[in-house]
Amino acid sequence: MKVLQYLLIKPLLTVCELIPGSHFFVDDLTVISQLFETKAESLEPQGAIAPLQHLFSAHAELRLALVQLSVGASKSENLLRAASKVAEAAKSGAQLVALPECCNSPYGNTFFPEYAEPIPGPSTEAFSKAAADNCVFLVAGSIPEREGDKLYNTCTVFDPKGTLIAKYRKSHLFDIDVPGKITFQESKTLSPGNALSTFETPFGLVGIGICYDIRFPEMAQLYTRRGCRLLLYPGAFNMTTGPAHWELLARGRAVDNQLYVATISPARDETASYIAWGHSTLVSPWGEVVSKAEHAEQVIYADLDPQLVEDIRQQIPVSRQKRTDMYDLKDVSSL
Ligand SMILES: NC(=O)CCC(=O)C(=O)O
Repeated sequence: MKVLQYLLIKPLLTVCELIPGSHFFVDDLTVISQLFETKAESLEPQGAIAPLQHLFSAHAELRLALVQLSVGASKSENLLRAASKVAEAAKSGAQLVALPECCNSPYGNTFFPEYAEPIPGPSTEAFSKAAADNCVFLVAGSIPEREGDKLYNTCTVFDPKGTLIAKYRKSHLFDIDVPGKITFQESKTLSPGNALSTFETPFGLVGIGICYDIRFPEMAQLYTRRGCRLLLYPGAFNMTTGPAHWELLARGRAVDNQLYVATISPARDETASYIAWGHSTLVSPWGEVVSKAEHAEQVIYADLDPQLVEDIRQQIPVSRQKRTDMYDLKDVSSL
């Protein structure tokens, strides 16, 4: 019987792979599969259809914790503090814990070269241990990474065994000039990454961006086309753009793509040279703010429901309605 199921469903999946937005057919395929008294996931996910694994519906709810961490001048204290917050979140039932941008170092061009380290290195070893000790997926915010003579703003992700399962280098560097308010040029010290990065969880696929990346809707759309149900943006907006755009952008990306969006900021430190806005936030695929921190150190929680993502995508099927004859988005980044 399994061979028959496989023969019936495999061609459908192959066709789906060629159609943009095809992950919306996954539930249909799962239903077809269930008619044959099995689940789509049981069909050789590691075999011939492994490249399509992300198409299969995972229907597990996920408890997410966003750690709005106080980050100071001492790298070792930052790492210890992060580990204790991961433990606190795990004790409260979190299965996926996310830290903020620049979680082992103050944010700023003078700090990046001083705090930068290779990956793997001391910071990622501490993150790996925190993930394994607490048996959680850990999205370790970002750290300044050194590779050769280049520096990157890099996010690493660990599974509950502490294995590094994803690495993402910020693609859009924060270079802005708002006269009299804020001028910042990350490109003075950092180089941009050139690839998207996702990782699998029982809830579904998760995509990563870092801070300024959230301003680029095309990137979020590509993640959606790859099958993401959650986008995580460790970020450190500031006191000018934070109140104006932080929540607006998170809600925009969530509504555009009908998925959960989380932004994770460091806690505000009024004495720092760059003052972070705080307000780590989780937005639902309907565009509603589900949970939001103030500006002090705080861990916020939310339970994510994959069915809500699928329901909203069925109800308002914008992904299937795109006029790709009028416009299109090309995914040219490396996998
Ligand atoms: N660290 C960043 O990328 C800051 C981005 C930001 O503040 C913005 O307005 O965008």
